[in-house]
Amino acid sequence: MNQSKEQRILNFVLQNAVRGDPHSVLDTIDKYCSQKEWAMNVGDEKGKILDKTVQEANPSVALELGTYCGYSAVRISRLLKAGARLLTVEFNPEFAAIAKQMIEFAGVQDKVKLLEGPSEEIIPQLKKKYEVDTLDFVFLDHWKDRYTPDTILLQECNLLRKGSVLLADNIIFPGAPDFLNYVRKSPHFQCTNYPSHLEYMQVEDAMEKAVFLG
Ligand SMILES: O=C(NCCc1nnc(-c2ccc3[nH]cnc3c2)[nH]1)c1cc(-c2ccc(F)cc2)cc(O)c1O
Ligand SMILES: [Mg+2]
Repeated sequence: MNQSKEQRILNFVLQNAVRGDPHSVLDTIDKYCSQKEWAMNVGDEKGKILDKTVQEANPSVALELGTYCGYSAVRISRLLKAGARLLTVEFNPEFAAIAKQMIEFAGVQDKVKLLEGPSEEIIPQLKKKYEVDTLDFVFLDHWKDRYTPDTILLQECNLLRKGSVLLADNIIFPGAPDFLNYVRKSPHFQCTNYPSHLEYMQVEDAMEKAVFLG
């Protein structure tokens, strides 16, 4: 059976990146996806915005919604302090299997826990099953129509604290208009917009940071 695009990306990393070197894994994925096959990784331009936001937040516990091939899980976890951890949620078993291998090859598996399943099922389990008190940082990069319901669910499950940082990808393309409306109109969030471009393309995109005010 012929390989999936995600399997081809993983194979290219296994053959061309340096095992245990997250930076080389990120560079190799970006090289493949800009030169050979486009894929929905956050990419290097928006990745730099993600880096700055993670470094500013310096999270002990971070959550990512939408693992895909593991690019942003490697990107985030390489910046985490000793003892800090990233929980990343993926509901597509094929993507999860690729991401697991990508995370292990990059050598960040001790900082990353990959949770398989739909976000609406996993979020309510974070406190009891995954021993989370509150989340310091949340990266939203899953289905764009899930950003708003999952932001509401995070609040209902008391997983946000004063200062929790949410960062959402694809605010312009594919777009998350209801999320933008929700956080910008809510008195519980302080929002900042970061104009950028769609990964590997000259198409407008943006990221939105929403800091929870309690
Ligand atoms: O759909 C996207 N990302 C989502 C993947 C995902 N990976 N995992 C999930 C998940 C995970 C737990 C879930 N729980 C419930 N739904 C879930 C969905 N979703 C996406 C799409 C594009 C894109 C741009 C231009 C185009 F022409 C076509 C596409 C660009 C991007 O940067 C994206 O992030
Ligand atoms: Mg994205």
